[in-house]
Amino acid sequence: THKIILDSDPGHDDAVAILLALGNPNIDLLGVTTVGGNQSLDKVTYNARAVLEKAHATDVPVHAGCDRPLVRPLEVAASIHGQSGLDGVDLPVPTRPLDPGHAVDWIIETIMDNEPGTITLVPTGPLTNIAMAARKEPRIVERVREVVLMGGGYHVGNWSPVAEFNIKVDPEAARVVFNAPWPVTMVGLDLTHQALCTPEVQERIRSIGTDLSTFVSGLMDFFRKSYKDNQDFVDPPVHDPCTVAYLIDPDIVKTRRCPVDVEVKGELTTGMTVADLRGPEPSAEECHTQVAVKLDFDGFWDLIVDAIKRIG
Ligand SMILES: Nc1ccc([C@@H]2N[C@H](CO)[C@@H](O)[C@H]2O)cc1
Ligand SMILES: [Ca+2]
Repeated sequence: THKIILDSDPGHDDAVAILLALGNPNIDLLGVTTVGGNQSLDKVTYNARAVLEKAHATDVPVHAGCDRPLVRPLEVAASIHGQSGLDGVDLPVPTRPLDPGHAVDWIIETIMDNEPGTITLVPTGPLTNIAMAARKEPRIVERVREVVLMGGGYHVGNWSPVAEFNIKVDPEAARVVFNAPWPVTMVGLDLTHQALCTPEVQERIRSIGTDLSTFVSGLMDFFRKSYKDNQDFVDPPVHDPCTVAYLIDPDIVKTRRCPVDVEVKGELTTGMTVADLRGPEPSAEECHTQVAVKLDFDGFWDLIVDAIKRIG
């Protein structure tokens, strides 16, 4: 079992990542932390609490984190996720109060209170909280089992021609995270653009026939329209749960080990994750970063459908 902290900015696909983590028996979701990204911190925090409520997971703590990037102003993705950050569905009112204390402190405390090498960080939003945690308590870097993040892309961008939203919103934080000496798996757009919610997939989900499956299908309806209108995609790519799927079954996400760094100065390239794919693949001893390349599409959606069924 993987004990994970999901640092997120729900967000339609963040919501699916939360459900996959809740519904799969190989994942122990210790808590959800939130960061300003797809929408403001208050909105994404409310959304995280509402999604957990929807899944009857009121035993899972939610801690709010940084409301803006380290240096730059916050840029939200209202065009994709709407004004609430989770438009298109009716959300239950959360019954569990927001947990007190800052997400960065809770992340540090949780890692330091657990055995070394047992906690996996799964960031699916801008990396502000993760960078802050590594700076406030550098010892977490050697203690964390792995960082599996949704962000970046070695040949694809979505918030600029070459940069992905999570990285571009806070490139300074991303530079800190990619350069700290912990194992990093970058699940970028090259991979997540394969995780398309086709009409067939959406019908598989909807026909589970539960209140939750109807909710997820509603999320996909809105996401589909946003992606069609804004990015001319026929089907929406469901980015964030690809991180959790990799942890559940590494065969579902093929990776390639390579150096990765983040552009923070380029006039045209700020926020770009620059992967050095030249030459032979280095070993894990030589290189602490790897990028996700190929998705097992059927295996991925089987996990999502199974998780939704298990939650009930
Ligand atoms: N166009 C667009 C912008 C931001 C996101 C969010 N950022 C990441 C993909 O860029 C995901 O974590 C998702 O929540 C998705 C689509
Ligand atoms: Ca996200």
